[in-house]
Amino acid sequence: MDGLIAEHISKTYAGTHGLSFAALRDVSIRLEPGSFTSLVGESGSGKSTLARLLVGLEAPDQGAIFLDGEDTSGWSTEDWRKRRTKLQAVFQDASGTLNPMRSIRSNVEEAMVNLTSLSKRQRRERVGELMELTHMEERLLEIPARQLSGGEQRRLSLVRAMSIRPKYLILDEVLSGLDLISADAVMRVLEQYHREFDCAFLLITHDMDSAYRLSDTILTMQAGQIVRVGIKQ
Ligand SMILES: Nc1ncnc2c1ncn2[C@@H]1O[C@H](COP(=O)(O)OP(=O)(O)OP(=O)(O)O)[C@@H](O)[C@H]1O
Repeated sequence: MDGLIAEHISKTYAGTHGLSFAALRDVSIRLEPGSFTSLVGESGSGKSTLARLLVGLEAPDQGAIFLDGEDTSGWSTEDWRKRRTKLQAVFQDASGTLNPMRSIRSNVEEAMVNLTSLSKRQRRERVGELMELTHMEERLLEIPARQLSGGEQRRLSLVRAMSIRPKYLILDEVLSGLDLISADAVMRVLEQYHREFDCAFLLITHDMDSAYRLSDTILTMQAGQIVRVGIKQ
């Protein structure tokens, strides 16, 4: 069955003094193709942990994750890499996805060369469109990632992820730290992208206004569990 689905997943980390800490406890979530889900909840409730598990950066201790019907249990980094054409993520700390020494253009170009079959001209056009959509000047593309602010890096990571036209896009706090105009521009991009390309989003945010504005479903996490499911009528 299509969708990005987690079934009864749990994740425990080793803590100090020999204590262990359950970051996720028996969490189930289903991202249907074309849906828009927001994940909210207090700091430390497990939102980023869930995002990392859903994109294969870490494995659950228990439970299973299915991507379009495929059981991801036991997948290698290479197995996940092959699915990056349909599953992309942007994390708050963009340095995990961008090579800091290389220009943004080369970062985006590398992803598109590896994960799409676009020609050079088509790649240039797509990047140009996305920069315009996100209200960013093209000159930023030529600057090494490390010289950009955290907010710029995050928006450019979003451009990189969207340039692949994934079917599932997981966004961890991409709006935080942006001024109101930039945050609004990013939200409009997400709305437009969602409408045009039928991409399923999981947006992790502390901002309830953007969660209400963008999503059809809002999941609230508390202490490693999903405690509330809100569905827009
Ligand atoms: N690699 C790790 N090792 C040990 N503990 C971890 C690790 N990753 C996360 N945790 C712990 O798991 C809990 C959940 O963290 P997580 O980052 O998922 O929360 P969050 O809801 O995303 O928080 P925030 O909104 O502040 O980003 C926290 O208590 C955190 O300290």
